[in-house]
Amino acid sequence: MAATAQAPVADPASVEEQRGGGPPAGAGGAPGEGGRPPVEGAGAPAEGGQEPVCLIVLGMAGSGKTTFVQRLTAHLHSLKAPPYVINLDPAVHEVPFPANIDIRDTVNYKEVMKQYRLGPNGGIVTSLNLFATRFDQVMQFIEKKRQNHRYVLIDTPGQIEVFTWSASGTIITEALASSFPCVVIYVMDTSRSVNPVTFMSNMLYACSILYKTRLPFILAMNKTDIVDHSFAVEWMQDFESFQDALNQETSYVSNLTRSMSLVLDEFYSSLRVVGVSAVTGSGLDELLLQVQDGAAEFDRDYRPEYQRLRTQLMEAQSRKQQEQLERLRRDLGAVDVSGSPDVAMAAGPSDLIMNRGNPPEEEEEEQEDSDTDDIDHNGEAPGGGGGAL
Ligand SMILES: Nc1nc2c(ncn2[C@@H]2O[C@H](COP(=O)(O)OP(=O)(O)OP(=O)(O)O)[C@@H](O)[C@H]2O)c(=O)[nH]1
Repeated sequence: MAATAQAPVADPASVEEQRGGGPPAGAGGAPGEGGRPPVEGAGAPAEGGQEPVCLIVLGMAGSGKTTFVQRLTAHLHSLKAPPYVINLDPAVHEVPFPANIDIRDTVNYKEVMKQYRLGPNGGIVTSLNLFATRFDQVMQFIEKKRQNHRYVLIDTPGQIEVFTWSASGTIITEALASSFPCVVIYVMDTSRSVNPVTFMSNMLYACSILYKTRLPFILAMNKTDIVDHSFAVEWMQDFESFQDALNQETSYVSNLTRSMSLVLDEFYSSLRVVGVSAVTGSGLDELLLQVQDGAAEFDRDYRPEYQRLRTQLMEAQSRKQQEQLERLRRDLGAVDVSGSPDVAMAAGPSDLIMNRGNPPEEEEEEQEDSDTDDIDHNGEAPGGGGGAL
């Protein structure tokens, strides 16, 4: 492996194929193994024509997203329904589940920080932006594997705002939702929400994400092995009991929290809530039932909107290609390019990323010396294109 990695971005196409996404340690076994009954219909791989459901896992730093994805992956393997797993956190040290696509294979986060002179958070945002510009390739991989997977699990960066309030997060979410049913799973640290003010902050964040993503939403109250989530459910169902808990708070913020709880009443009424433990695996069967319900809601209420978005995108894309072709025609004068659509495709936005921080003359030398040398680059992109950026 080369020690000097200069190219911060590689091609997802060159790295996905060698990732088998095999079962995690201890994940095999018969359906329902480990004392949990299988969820009817929830575990089976996607059948002919059936689409995988994308589960976008969001949550505050430390809420347990990665552990949750790891546990759910193992659980689905035990139900003989291995999910397609994507890691979108470029800064994570270790991914404890078998990721089919790992942003770290494509974007060198440390190199991005160095080349763009960014701090850790800026590095994460820029890495995700770079990755988002190549997300069309990720979509092709998911399309290719759609028959084999009932679920696509997506772990997101620790800093929640990097995904939820960034352009790249929107691009990724809309790309997924334009092709597949999507459900957001908001992981909350229940043990850190026993204080009513903290609980309310978490709920406000969850509510803002619901409105931002415009997707079916499940609140996964995690870490129920530490504290049962029934207190939180009670607070959501019974306004008085939340007020009682608040009365013990004397700070100014408790007044604000009291007012906010009235605002959130409607949000609570339509919310899917499941108590889970990413450590013990409890609650995952119920979660899968809620996911089915969320996917049905997507089909009913959200799909028409995303299909309209998809048609718009495709029209815009084909208009852009036409414009590029026209421009080429004008530039080349008499040369006939009408039979070579590839030429028009050659100057896509991907090439801009390729060149940012990687001058063309350096690029050839560095491809041999890249940080991703240890990754098999022989894998072909679904469309036939491959190679590192
Ligand atoms: N007891 C208990 N601990 C948990 C559970 N889920 C996660 N943890 C612990 O919580 C800590 C954070 O978990 P992570 O999975 O890294 O959380 P994360 O949200 O991915 O963290 P970031 O990547 O920093 O956002 C780890 O120490 C986990 O072991 C749970 O269900 N029960």
